[in-house]
Amino acid sequence: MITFDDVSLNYDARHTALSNINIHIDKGEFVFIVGPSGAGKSTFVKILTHELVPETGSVIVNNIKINKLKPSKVPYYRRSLGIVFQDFRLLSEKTVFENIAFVLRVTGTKSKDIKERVNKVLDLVGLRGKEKELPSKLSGGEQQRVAIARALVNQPTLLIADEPTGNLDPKTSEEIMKLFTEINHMGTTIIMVTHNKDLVNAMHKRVVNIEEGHIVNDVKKGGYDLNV
Ligand SMILES: Nc1ncnc2c1ncn2[C@@H]1O[C@H](COP(=O)(O)OP(=O)(O)OP(=O)(O)O)[C@@H](O)[C@H]1O
Repeated sequence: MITFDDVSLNYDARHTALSNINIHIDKGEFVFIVGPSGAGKSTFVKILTHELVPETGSVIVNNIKINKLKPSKVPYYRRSLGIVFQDFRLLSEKTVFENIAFVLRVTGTKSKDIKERVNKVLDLVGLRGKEKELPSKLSGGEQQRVAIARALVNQPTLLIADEPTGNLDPKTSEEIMKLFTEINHMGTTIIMVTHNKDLVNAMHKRVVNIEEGHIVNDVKKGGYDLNV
């Protein structure tokens, strides 16, 4: 599903963010990306979301060579991904329902289909009954669930999460991880960047450790620290 072949990216002459990255991720995998601050994790994610395009190497996602994507195809490619951020990024003046429906409205989906699909993801994230609320009336964990529902409403095959539990307490973080596990079991590939050692150690999933722009470890059922 994802192949990085000898990918390097420099922000400028002094900042090499990623060097010669080679990695393959299969459909249905759950992969944690860990490493110290400034290691290159967000850069890795931004390449996947096509916010950044590497100077060298090739990146293939769902059979599309995204480092050669035509600008006109970028919005279409992005809509094939689900993306979740640390700071939720909900539209504060729109209800829960409208936040989730937004992308479907933009792409001209029929009202009846929107209702069906939004309700389905609200059920999945456990937020039925909250659809008329504004995000400010929800807890952090609930806001992140709305963001996850929004990411899933287009039925992406790949969900990318950059520090999704960074603003949440430990119990809420665990609940979000249960939801991710459920989503993964439904077939969605998940790539999650995190500094949360306890969550990574509890999950026993693939752990890719990036340091100073290099993959220094990649373990199938790994833990947060090297060689665990
Ligand atoms: N816009 C930018 N311009 C120049 N250098 C940048 C830019 N963004 C990131 N960098 C540098 O690239 C390297 C990798 O940054 P990146 O944000 O990918 O790290 P990270 O592993 O996600 O860190 P964190 O865990 O703190 O979020 C760092 O040395 C950083 O200072």
